[in-house]
Formats: sequence, C-alpha cells, structure tokens
Amino acid sequence: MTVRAAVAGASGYAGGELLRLLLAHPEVEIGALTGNSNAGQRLGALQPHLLPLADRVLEETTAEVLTGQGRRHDVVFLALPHGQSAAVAEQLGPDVLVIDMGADFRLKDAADWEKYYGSAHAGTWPYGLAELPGARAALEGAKRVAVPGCYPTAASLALFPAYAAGLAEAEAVIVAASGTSGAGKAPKPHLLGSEVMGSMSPYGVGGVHRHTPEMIQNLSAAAGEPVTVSFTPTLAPMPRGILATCSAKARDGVTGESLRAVYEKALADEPFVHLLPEGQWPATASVYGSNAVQVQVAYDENAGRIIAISAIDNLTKGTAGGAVQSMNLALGLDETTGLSTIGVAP
Ligand SMILES: NC(=O)C1=CN([C@@H]2O[C@H](COP(=O)(O)OP(=O)(O)OC[C@H]3O[C@@H](n4cnc5c(N)ncnc54)[C@H](OP(=O)(O)O)[C@@H]3O)[C@@H](O)[C@H]2O)C=CC1
Ligand SMILES: CC(=O)N[C@@H](CCC(=O)OP(=O)(O)O)C(=O)O
Repeated sequence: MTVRAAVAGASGYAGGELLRLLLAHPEVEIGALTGNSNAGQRLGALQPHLLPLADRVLEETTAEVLTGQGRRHDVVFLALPHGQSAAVAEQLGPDVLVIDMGADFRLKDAADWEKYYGSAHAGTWPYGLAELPGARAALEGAKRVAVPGCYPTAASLALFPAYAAGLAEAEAVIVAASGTSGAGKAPKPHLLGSEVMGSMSPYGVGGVHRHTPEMIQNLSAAAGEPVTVSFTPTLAPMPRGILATCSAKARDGVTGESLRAVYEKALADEPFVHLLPEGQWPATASVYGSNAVQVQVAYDENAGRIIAISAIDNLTKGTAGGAVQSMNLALGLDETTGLSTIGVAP
C-alpha cells in the first residue's frame, strides 16, 4: 500500500515532527506541504533537520492544494493552530482521511468548547487516543480523526486504568510539566530563553487551561461517571517532554498490590504504553523522540491516594506519533508501523 500524505502546517513544530515520522514510515509518500506566513519558503530553511525534504517549497494552505485534482492525497494532516482546522476541513471531501492535530474536533460538549476556546464549536470526530477503552474500534476505517492534546494524552494514559477498574474516586488532581515546544514555534515573550532557562513556572492555574475539559471527558468515559479534574500545567526548561503527576483518592479496599495488578492487566498488550518495573520512575529523557509512554503507579497509604505518573514526548506520542498511530488504525495498517519506542540518550 502506498499512502500519499499532505501536511498542512509543515513549518511548525507539530508538522515538523510529523514529517520526521512520515519520512521513516514504509507505506507513506509525502505529497503537498503547506504553511501560512512561510508559504513560498524552502522547507530546508525552516526545518533543517528534515534533510530529504530540504528542497521542497511550502504552498498555501488551501483545499485545492490539499485535495485538488492531480494531488492524489489519501490523507491530509492538519497541524494548524487550534481554531484554524475547521474552516479548512469543511472544504475537504468525505473520501480523504483527515487527521486534525489541533483541538477543533476533540470535545463532545459544545458548551465546554465555547467556554474554553471562546468560539463556535465545529463538531466532534473520533478521538485519536487508541489506548482508551473503545477507541480502536472507533478509529478503524474512520475518515476523520481528532488527535488529543499533549497533556490529556499524558494524564489520560496515567489514570484511565484506575478509573476503568473502579479503583479511584471521581476526582483527580493533575500537575504536569511540559517542555517549551508544547507552546509552538511562534515567538512569545514568556518563552524567551532568558525567561525559561534555569526556571520552572506554573501557568493556566485554577482550572482555566483548555485541556481540562478534555481530561474530564476522557476520565469520565473510563469511569462511567463524571470525574472532576484539577489541572495545573507548568513550563520546564527543556525543549520536549511532559511529566504528568496524577492522583486520585482511592476507593475502599484498594491496596498497592491490587492497584499494580490492575495496571499490569490494562497495559499488558499495549505496544507503546509501558508500566515500569516497581521502583523505577518515568523520565522525559527516556522517551525523547519516541512514541513510548512510561507509566508508574503507587498507592500512598497515608493519604489514601492513587499516584500515577507518566512521561511522554509531547511532539511524538503527544501529537505527531499519536497522529500516525491513528492513521495506521484508520487505514487498516498495523498500528505500530513507522513508529519507534526507542528513545535518544543521554
Ligand atoms: N507543539 C505541541 O507539542 C503540540 C501541538 N499540538 C497542536 O498542533 C497544532 C500545531 O501546533 P504547533 O506546531 O506547535 O504550532 P506552530 O506555531 O509551531 O505551527 C503552526 C503552523 O500552522 C501554520 N499556521 C499558522 N496560522 C495559520 C493560519 N491562520 N492558517 C493556516 N496555517 C496557519 C504555521 O504556518 P507558518 O509558519 O507558515 O506561519 C505553522 O506551520 C496546534 O493545534 C497545536 O495545538 C498538539 C499537541 C502537541
Ligand atoms: C507548554 C505549552 O504551552 N503547551 C501548550 C499545550 C499544547 C498542546 O498540546 O495543546 P493543543 O494541541 O491543545 O494546542 C499549552 O499549554 O497551551
């Protein structure tokens, strides 16, 4: 099978990571690459690490370029700022597979979308987090996929086994540290090297971060009841990676042994999510550039809380790897095709 893929937003961080993965995908041929302010530029000037594509020139992001006659794209990836995908997506025909790496189609509840994103809700597509209960069935054969946000990927994969097994009360506290690439490539004063280097700082505090309703959606679905989430993101002085420290009050009767047994069973067959051996803890350095997710879980007897910690690469499993994994499922390819669990160290 040859899958011809177009990438909109090829000049950005998510688009760049996606192209890195697609270049190593045995079934994919790379078609049109588009940008916005950088349309007309050589990709080599913007993404110098993607040597085989250095002489490709970015086109405008239009429906004609993405799905026009003669383009022959089987899949279109949209790696655009949130709020920009819907207008493009509605012009793409029903036969092409469209994978949105932005937020536009992740949420089911229109009121949540309006509250956290401040615009009209565009709709809801099958959710590209394959590991969640029931997700693979919805992705197989899908023509539209909404790739999750990076923090919801990390937090949901850490906590869903506890909720799916009924071990946790319906309240979760999530504190996660992210590398700066999570904020995208567009210049922002708080991301200047001199602001970020040597310092960690919180942002989006007090339940206002737009990933909160997405986490609530995922954990409530796993629990089968509404779960409240208190989420605090922090910025860490590193280019990539998310470490999510998640906790929830344990239901009566939970022990360290029963908790571990539930996680071992839930994650046993997952190709990308690895429950670490007891005593070993997730670290962002171990998943750098890889689609792997490290998870560890412990029962805090004094506080009666379940502590679940995960590490991902925000650009790989947190966006581009999740997008490729979803594409594989949608097209009937082996889910792991073109995706590595091998990191880079030190
Ligand atoms: N960075 C991350 O870790 C993650 C990102 N995502 C999502 O991926 C998407 C892209 O993020 P990211 O790559 O980080 O952002 P960047 O700012 O790095 O890249 C944005 C891309 O979108 C293009 N673009 C900007 N404005 C428009 C517009 N109005 N119309 C069309 N194209 C436009 C830019 O083109 P140009 O440069 O030519 O102006 C660029 O290619 C976002 O929705 C983000 O939420 C999801 C999970 C994780
Ligand atoms: C460090 C940092 O700023 N991270 C981003 C998350 C980016 C992302 O994954 O989210 P979307 O795909 O939903 O945009 C933020 O907190 O907004």
